[in-house]
Amino acid sequence: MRKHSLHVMTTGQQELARVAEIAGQCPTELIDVLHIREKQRGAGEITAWYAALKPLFAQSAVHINDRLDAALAVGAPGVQLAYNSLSVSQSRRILPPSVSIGCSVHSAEEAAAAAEQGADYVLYGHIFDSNSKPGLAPRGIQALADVVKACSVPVIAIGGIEPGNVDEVLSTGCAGVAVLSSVLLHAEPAAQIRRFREAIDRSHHNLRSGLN
Ligand SMILES: Cc1ncc(COP(=O)(O)OP(=O)(O)O)c(N)n1
Ligand SMILES: Cc1nc(C(=O)O)sc1CCOP(=O)(O)O
Ligand SMILES: [Mg+2]
Repeated sequence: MRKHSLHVMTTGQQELARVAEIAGQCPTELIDVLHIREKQRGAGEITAWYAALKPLFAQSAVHINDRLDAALAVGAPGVQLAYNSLSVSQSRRILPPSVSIGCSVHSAEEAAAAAEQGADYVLYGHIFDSNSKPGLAPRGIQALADVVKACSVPVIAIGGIEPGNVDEVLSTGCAGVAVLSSVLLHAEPAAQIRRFREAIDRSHHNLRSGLN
C-alpha cells in the first residue's frame, strides 16, 4: 500500500489515439488514479475513452470527470466532480456506495463542505503557477496546508506540480498530487512518471494525522 497517491489527468487537448500511444509506452502501474477529464466530449465518447484506456491502466483506478452517466455506464470506480457538476450529496444518491467521489475545491470552506457531504477525497488547487490555468494567481503552499487542516478527508494537491516540488507539497500533510501537463504533455512522459513516483515515494512526510 502506497502512502501517497499519484493522480494523472488527461488534458482535453489530445486525441484518444495519442493518449493510448503514450500510455502504451509508460509504466502506468506507478499511477494510482487516471482521470479522464475531457470536458468538451460527450458521455458516449467518454465511455469509449474508458474502454480504450482501462486495459492500459490495468493497475490504476480510472476516474471520470463530471459525467456520472458515463461513469455508471462503464462501471468506473470513481468520479471527479467539478465546480459545475452535481453536488457531492446529489452524486452520493445516484452512485453505488463503492464508487469513490472526488470533488474539486478551491477553499477550506468548500473542502470541509465536500467532506461533510460524503466526498472520499478532494482535489485542491491550483498550488503553483500553471500553464493549465493561465493568468490565474496560484493559491500556494500555506493555503494548501490550511485546507489539509480543515478537511477530514484526503486532500490531493493540483496545479503546477513537478517532481522537484513534490516534497514541499507533501510537507503539508496532503495525501498526494495530481498532474496534467507535466505527464501527458511532457516530452518524456514515461521518464516523468518515474520521476514523480520516485519523488513521492522518497518523501518522508506523513499524511495529516487521522488519515493514515
Ligand atoms: C474559484 C475556482 N472555481 C472553479 C475553478 C475550476 O473548477 P474545477 O472544477 O476545478 O474545474 P477544472 O479545474 O477541472 O477546469 C477554479 N480553478 N477556481
Ligand atoms: C485541472 C486543474 N484543476 C485545477 C484546480 O485548481 O482546480 S488546476 C488544474 C490543472 C493542473 O494542470 P497542471 O498539472 O498542468 O498544472
Ligand atoms: Mg480543477
